[in-house]
Amino acid sequence: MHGLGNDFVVVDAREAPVAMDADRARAIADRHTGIGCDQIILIGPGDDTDVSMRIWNSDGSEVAACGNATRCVPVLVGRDVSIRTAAGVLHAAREGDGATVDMGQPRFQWNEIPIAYAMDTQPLPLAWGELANPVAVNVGNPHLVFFVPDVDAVPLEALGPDIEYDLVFPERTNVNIAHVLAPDHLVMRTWERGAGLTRACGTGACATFAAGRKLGLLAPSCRLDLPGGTLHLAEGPDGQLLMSGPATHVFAGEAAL
Ligand SMILES: N[C@H](CCC[C@H](N)C(=O)O)C(=O)O
Repeated sequence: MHGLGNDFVVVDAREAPVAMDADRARAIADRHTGIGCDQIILIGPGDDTDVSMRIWNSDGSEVAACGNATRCVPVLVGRDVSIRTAAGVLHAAREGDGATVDMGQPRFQWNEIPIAYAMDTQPLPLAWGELANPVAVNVGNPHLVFFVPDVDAVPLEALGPDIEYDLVFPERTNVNIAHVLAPDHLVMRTWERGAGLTRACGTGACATFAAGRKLGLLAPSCRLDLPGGTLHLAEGPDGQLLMSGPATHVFAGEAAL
């Protein structure tokens, strides 16, 4: 499945458990010797929710949130669902050719990102080459958001890994660059922790919207253009992030994993 070209191998383990670990995730994700994807998504039965979801990046790292994949779950299951993740319970509802997901409230404190020591996060007093003073925000996973005049002029493939692996981020970080065209419209790109440049990053869109709202740059409802397409973000009554966008089922079948 994919969400705006951010692609996944989704393993439906609701009927029978499937073992997954870093090595197996890397092997599946390999685009030359495996099936090929940005993330591996393991769907299991839920205890107090309809289903559970675990997420591995293509580098084998297990993480707690994946926005685009969360929209794929109600499409796969065929109905609205509550989803237990390592970052908490999410609710995803079918909508048009995809879904709307309540991704919860963003967190901005240095130790919630996490960052290795106390510092301001709105913005961080740090710079990497031409990228400086990002907003740090956690939306179930760690993100930096840099607002820039031209997203296509930034060498993200060079700066992304330097920032991702900077020791100031004990759990590494996702890296987003965004240009605000209007209070209700921005364009963005993402270097993903554990996956690199992707066509779209759902949590990146959530983080960028939350950062823009925090800085007073964005309206409570916004259209975000990513390389793979457009997501819509809105702020709920309790400040929660409501993300809407497509989720596409490409192929289903048995595979010797
Ligand atoms: N690379 C992210 C996980 C996948 C996020 C992205 N695929 C999304 O749609 O949110 C991380 O390590 O936190």
